[in-house]
Amino acid sequence: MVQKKQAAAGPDTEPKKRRRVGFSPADTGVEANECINIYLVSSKEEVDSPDISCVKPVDLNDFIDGDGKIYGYQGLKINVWINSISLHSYADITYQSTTNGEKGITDLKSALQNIFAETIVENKEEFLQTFSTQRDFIRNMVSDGEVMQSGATDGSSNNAEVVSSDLQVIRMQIGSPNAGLLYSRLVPLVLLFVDGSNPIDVTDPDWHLYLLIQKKEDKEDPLYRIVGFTAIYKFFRYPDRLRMRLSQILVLPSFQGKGLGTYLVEVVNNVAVAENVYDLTVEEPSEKFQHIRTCVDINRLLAFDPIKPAIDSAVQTLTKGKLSKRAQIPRFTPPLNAIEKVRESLKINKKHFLNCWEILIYLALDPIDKYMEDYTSVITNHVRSDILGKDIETPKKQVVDVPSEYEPETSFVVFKSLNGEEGNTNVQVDENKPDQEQQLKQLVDERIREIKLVAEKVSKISPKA
Ligand SMILES: CC(=O)SCCNC(=O)CCNC(=O)[C@H](O)C(C)(C)COP(=O)(O)OP(=O)(O)OC[C@H]1O[C@@H](n2cnc3c(N)ncnc32)[C@H](O)[C@@H]1OP(=O)(O)O
Repeated sequence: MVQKKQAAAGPDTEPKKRRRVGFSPADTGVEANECINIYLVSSKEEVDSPDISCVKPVDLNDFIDGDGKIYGYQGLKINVWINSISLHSYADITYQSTTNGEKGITDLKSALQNIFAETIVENKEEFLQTFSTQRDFIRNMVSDGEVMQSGATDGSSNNAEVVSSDLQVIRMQIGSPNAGLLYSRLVPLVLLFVDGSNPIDVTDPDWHLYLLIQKKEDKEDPLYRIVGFTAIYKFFRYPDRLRMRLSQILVLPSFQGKGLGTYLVEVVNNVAVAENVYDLTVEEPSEKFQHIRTCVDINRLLAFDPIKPAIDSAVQTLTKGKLSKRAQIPRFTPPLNAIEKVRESLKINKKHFLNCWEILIYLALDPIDKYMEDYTSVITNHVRSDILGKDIETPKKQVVDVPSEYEPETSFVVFKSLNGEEGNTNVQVDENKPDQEQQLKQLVDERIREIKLVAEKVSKISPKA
């Protein structure tokens, strides 16, 4: 796995005479992000092939103990190959020399094990063999899983670029035979590509994996490969319902942007509806995932007739007069019965529905340019009350910056209020007002940008929207 290479000596690199000094220069280390390249490959021919480009992980520095740097090597280069069929990996490590300086020599083996654990294979030949010996790993692992979807969904897999007839979504309860082993091989991918994620607890049977499998006809037996997956937690809601929480979702880098994330979300939505859970929520969605999820849900909401009268009524109020001139702008939230119907029928929870509601109104305003000023006042109103709402809900403790001769970041006091009035501090301190207005405007601009992005996307997919 480790090879020591001589420094390349070309015509321009004629060895120059160097003055010998009694000490070596300080070792500043090299960032893991700079010296490690990751490649996802599905055949042994792809290993070392110049045609295969490396994929971009979240942040490799996080996996190196200390400051994220590797010390003690000159000319270090680590190429990690991940077999996307068997999920084994192999690290090809090369460097010119090592120096045992002040920071020592980083133990590369244990650093790589922090990420790849037991999936890493020491010997290259052995790794190359996994393409044939473990060819049916995924097929064997999912053989007792439950097929939740085969081929296209009823929804908008009009998006998917990969032929949907090759796709299957298979569900496995984490406690079932094979699911734990399969997930343990997926963990390196989770760590590498899902920002801020932690492995799920494979001893908790309430976790389910939804595996997005591509089944390719190949010689006599089809070849199964994982192109994505999501981990969903099913938990109890008093008195007699279950809720689903999507906690991790990954589409492998080379398959991203082809509609597969959308496809997986559609399948999970269908399961939530079919199993009549209380609702489906998402744990800390990334901005990109939130966008995809919102696009999917807007399409579902546009086709959901029971909320149409409520949208029409909100649009009527908004288009009646100059809202932005009014002293008090009404809050454009959906009626409670609409919130309830959407949760019960589509399994969309209230918080996410409120986000979608703003977009539904935007889409219904025609022509939007005529009403944009009023619409922006509505969004400003929502953003402002979101901020105030959050402040009011915070515990009765707050951190206040105080003038100090010390480091500004370390100078603050925490005080506890007895009556909880601190919630409004942000809006009461007049000195900060211009600053607050500026921040509010930024948040509103950001929100309008998100709304427009979803609206454009949805209109492109279903131009009638
Ligand atoms: C709870 C959590 O886990 S949050 C963390 C989410 N996970 C991650 O961030 C891990 C890394 N990222 C990923 O795994 C994936 O990118 C996901 C899961 C976020 C999304 O999956 P993808 O398959 O890439 O999404 P999908 O292809 O459906 O949509 C992404 C974009 O591709 C576009 N797209 C969809 N189909 C096509 C197509 N046929 N051709 C070109 N582009 C397409 C979509 O329009 C969308 O673009 P948009 O952002 O402009 O709307």
